[in-house]
Amino acid sequence: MSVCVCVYVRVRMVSPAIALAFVPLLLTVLIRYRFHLVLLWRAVVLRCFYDWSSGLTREERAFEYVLTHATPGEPNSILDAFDAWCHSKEFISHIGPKKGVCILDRLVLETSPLCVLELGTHCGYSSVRIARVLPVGARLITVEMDERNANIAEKVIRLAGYDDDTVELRVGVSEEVIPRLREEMGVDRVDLVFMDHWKRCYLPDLQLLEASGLLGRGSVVLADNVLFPGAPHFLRYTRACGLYTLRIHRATLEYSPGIQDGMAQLEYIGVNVDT
Ligand SMILES: C[S@@+](CC[C@H](N)C(=O)[O-])C[C@H]1O[C@@H](n2cnc3c(N)ncnc32)[C@H](O)[C@@H]1O
Repeated sequence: MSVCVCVYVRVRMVSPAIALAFVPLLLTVLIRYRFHLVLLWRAVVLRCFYDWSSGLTREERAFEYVLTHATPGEPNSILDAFDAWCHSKEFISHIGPKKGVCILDRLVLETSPLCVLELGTHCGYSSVRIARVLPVGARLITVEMDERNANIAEKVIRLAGYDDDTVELRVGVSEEVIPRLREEMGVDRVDLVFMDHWKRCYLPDLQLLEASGLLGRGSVVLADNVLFPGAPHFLRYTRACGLYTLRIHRATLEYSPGIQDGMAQLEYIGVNVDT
């Protein structure tokens, strides 16, 4: 009994001191990761709440907003409506306006690609971004594995005014679609690949594109979010294999100004410089 009392007294004496010692640590973590916590709140907690209360998916809610705030046939107004929704309502991992204008739009304009492959369509935001700056006669093939997202993306792309000849949406997993591009869609070469699907697929899909012979000298691959959440295996491979020149564009995560991210721009040089 006396031992119990002694332990109880010690615990009572020590615990406030331990608790106090953790306060600075807790504050440091909260301050340092405040933007990540806001992201967690917007992308997970709010999303679950609105999914439950609206009975719609986040993408369907965003699309409803776009329908009531954008002008059909005007791609920029569709992008603006998505951006407004993502800034003020919920988080969606579209490429967003900053990386969109400074990196993606600029690269499409600079390279004038005749065939663009996008992996990860989601709601069609980046597809519309790309389509509006494509040269005349060029085509964009965009691949999405989630049928509900693809359904919305199809409507968004057509709402923006692009027909199937300009933007073709393929529903399927990238690793199954890529090997069929040549045979089923008559693609000989992809001039620009925009990778924005699951990060773990970046490296196998890049190697699949190499093996399928779809990358030619000068083909450009742009991969989003290579620093956050990050694609370390992909970056390691592209640095080591000698098949690409690599440039990292540093930027902040879409709709989250405090989180550092980056996009990798690769140019296929076609020969292994180590050999
Ligand atoms: C980050 S979102 C794409 C955002 C879009 N590029 C934009 O900026 O508007 C990723 C999308 O990729 C899709 N995805 C993930 N892995 C995929 C795969 N292996 N093949 C096809 N789609 C995939 C997901 O279903 C999701 O809709």
